[in-house]
Amino acid sequence: MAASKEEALKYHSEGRKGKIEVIASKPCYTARDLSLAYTPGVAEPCREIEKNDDEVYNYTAKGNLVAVVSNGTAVLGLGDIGPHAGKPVMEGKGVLFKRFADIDVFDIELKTKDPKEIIRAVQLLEPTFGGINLEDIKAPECFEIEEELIKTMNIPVFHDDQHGTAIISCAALINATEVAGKKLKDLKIVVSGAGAAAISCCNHYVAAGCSLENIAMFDTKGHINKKRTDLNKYKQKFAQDIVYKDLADAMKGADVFIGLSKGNIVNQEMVKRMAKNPIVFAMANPDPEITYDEGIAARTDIIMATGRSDYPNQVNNVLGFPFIFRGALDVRASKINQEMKMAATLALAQLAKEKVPEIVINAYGGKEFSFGPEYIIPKPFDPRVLWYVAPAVAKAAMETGVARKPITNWKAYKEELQDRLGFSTEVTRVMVHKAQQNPKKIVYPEGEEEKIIRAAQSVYEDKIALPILLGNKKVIENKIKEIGYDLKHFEIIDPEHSDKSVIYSNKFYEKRHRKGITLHEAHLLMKQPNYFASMMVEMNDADALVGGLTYHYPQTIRPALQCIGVKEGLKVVSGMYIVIIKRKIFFFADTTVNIDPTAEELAEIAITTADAARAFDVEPKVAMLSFSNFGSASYPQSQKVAKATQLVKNLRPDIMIDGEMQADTAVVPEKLEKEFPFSTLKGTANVLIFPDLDSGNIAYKLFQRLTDATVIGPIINGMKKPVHVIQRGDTVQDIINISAIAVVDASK
Ligand SMILES: NC(=O)C1=CN([C@@H]2O[C@H](COP(=O)(O)OP(=O)(O)OC[C@H]3O[C@@H](n4cnc5c(N)ncnc54)[C@H](OP(=O)(O)O)[C@@H]3O)[C@@H](O)[C@H]2O)C=CC1
Ligand SMILES: CC(=O)C(=O)O
Ligand SMILES: [Mg+2]
Repeated sequence: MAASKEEALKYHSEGRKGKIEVIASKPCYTARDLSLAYTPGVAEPCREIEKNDDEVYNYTAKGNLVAVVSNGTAVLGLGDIGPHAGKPVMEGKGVLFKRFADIDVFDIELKTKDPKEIIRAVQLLEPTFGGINLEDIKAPECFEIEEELIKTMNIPVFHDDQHGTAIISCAALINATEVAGKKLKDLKIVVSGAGAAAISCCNHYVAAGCSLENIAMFDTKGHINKKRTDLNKYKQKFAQDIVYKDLADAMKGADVFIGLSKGNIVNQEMVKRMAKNPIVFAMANPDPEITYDEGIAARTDIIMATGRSDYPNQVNNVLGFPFIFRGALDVRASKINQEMKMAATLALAQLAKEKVPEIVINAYGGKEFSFGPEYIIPKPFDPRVLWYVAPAVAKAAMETGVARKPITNWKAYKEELQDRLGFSTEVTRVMVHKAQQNPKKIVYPEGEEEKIIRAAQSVYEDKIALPILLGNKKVIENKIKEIGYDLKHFEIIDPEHSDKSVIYSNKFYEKRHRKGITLHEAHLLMKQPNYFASMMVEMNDADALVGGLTYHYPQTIRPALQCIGVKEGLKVVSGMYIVIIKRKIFFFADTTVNIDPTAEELAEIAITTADAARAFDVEPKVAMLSFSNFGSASYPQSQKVAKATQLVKNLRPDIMIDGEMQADTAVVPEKLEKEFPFSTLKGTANVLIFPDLDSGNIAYKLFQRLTDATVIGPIINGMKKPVHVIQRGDTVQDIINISAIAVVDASK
């Protein structure tokens, strides 16, 4: 939803001013780091690059660094507000480059309106950057500037307002035309604006199949026609023989209105006079030529888009520049040519027709959408845009001979792109891949919950597991139908009326009759989905249980412990969190179950957590944490940790472990190496075992709340059969992730 003025100002001024900071990608904590980052070590890459210029891409950030360059002469639809006032927008573009495509940006605001000065300034920047994104420079100067830079520079130069807008709006136009049941070549198009965005969009529409002679373009002086003598060469191309009195006149019977000018210059009457199924793209920012609400109210058959994120169909270049540069940088393209732009257009248009995955629906408030008048273009938060558009651009660059570093393994490239959106996705992908190799039956006790149904659908679709939903059959079926899923994808069981209930309660009675349970109580308990689900797993009618969305933690774990119990040879189950920070993965335990474990229990927790890390393809390096370093403060608490460490060393010599040690000793290898060279733990620990629940629980929650770490869990280790607990507030994606983990656990 649109933010208030106060919120927007606070967002920009609060804390560190503005929206960006520069972060070092290599450590610089020790004297050794200093000698590598700076002199003398830094001289080595200098020498290599001096010998071979191309090595600059291997030893510096150039290959992933883009300059967003502006002089502030056409900032959004705010006009010529100058380089300072334009800086928030340029910083914003930097944020989007990073967020959507992991590209680093320096925003560069130039204090000049002279195209020659801009050209020279940008040319001189070539050694620093892998690409140049020109932004919010007004027409017609922007055309001359871009043309000259493309001609003289050896890295991609791309004026986003021209080509980004052209690519996105053309993709939307192709799809809107299909929805309207029309043909591109027949469209009568009226365009308000004859600047950077409008001229480039119209050129691109013509390249896609629209007819030049069907385009009526307007600037501040009115209709662009052959009678006018004030037109620059870019506008002249669109000069028509016919003369329209004004915009309203041209819009009579028009199929398409394209707004790339100024807010609030189109009224409902003008829209009412357009042809059947009119296409209206009012793209001026921040205020469109006509608001979405007004457009929709004027015509029921309208296909409407704006540049804004708070309405359906956001046609905004944010869907383009991050992904187009990603593809261009990854093949080290020397330019972004027409073929690459058209490839991006077609990839976007195609993506809008694909089924929208749960992860996207969830990011947009859980509302279903599919190809049609209200969804003609993918959403910016759809992660698939990255791996649809970037490879299409890279391929086109290779096919047209502008790629200097071709891609050979497209599958690996797609995975690399997916990883760019976060290491956490990489970790969960390992689990999903593993689960897909051997899908299992998962029972979800909270089968009436919409989030569970959505997660179950994804789990089924992605072949991770076969979902079983527990709950009232009618309620679940109605919800599934309401969402629009196929009932066949789900097995639904109502514990209140299941034939299995008697078998399960008898078995439960058998297990618990010496623990105070009567047969009658067992019957009653089996009507509860949590008990029923646990018995399903115990009796092998399901392979794993995933529950806890609406319960307190013990309400899920207690029935599981009573029905299934702890793994043979173990005394305790424990809770683990995966904490991913700065692309490093850590396993924290115990974070959720054992309040004050004994040394023996702590040893068990260390072993099960180390084994769980292996399931994620991570070789465990275990640190047994304490306030003491190897006997430096000998108290019962630290002695317990030292004893547990010794027990693990005896029981499992295959596990690299040491302790007791303080947390910084565990994660700063220089400290460990220098102060405790005898340690059997080498390098940075990745499995952190906390001495008690206080410390484990506090630590993960602080990471979750105070850092930008991704925290996944809890993951229950040590149960005889897989039971995994989700939490109130978990997203559909969280449930899918835990389901994949449960399947892998069931395959062990
Ligand atoms: N949704 C999106 O992704 C994008 C939207 N835009 C929007 O498009 C608009 C133009 O940007 P850009 O092309 O970069 O800027 P330019 O300054 O290059 O062009 C502005 C154009 O709009 C024309 N114009 C201004 N007011 C009117 C009016 N009342 N009636 C008709 N034409 C008018 C100008 O006419 P003249 O030539 O006579 O000066 C000029 O041709 C902005 O609102 C911007 O926010 C831009 C890029 C991307
Ligand atoms: C979106 C954009 O780049 C603009 O409105 O200028
Ligand atoms: Mg812009």
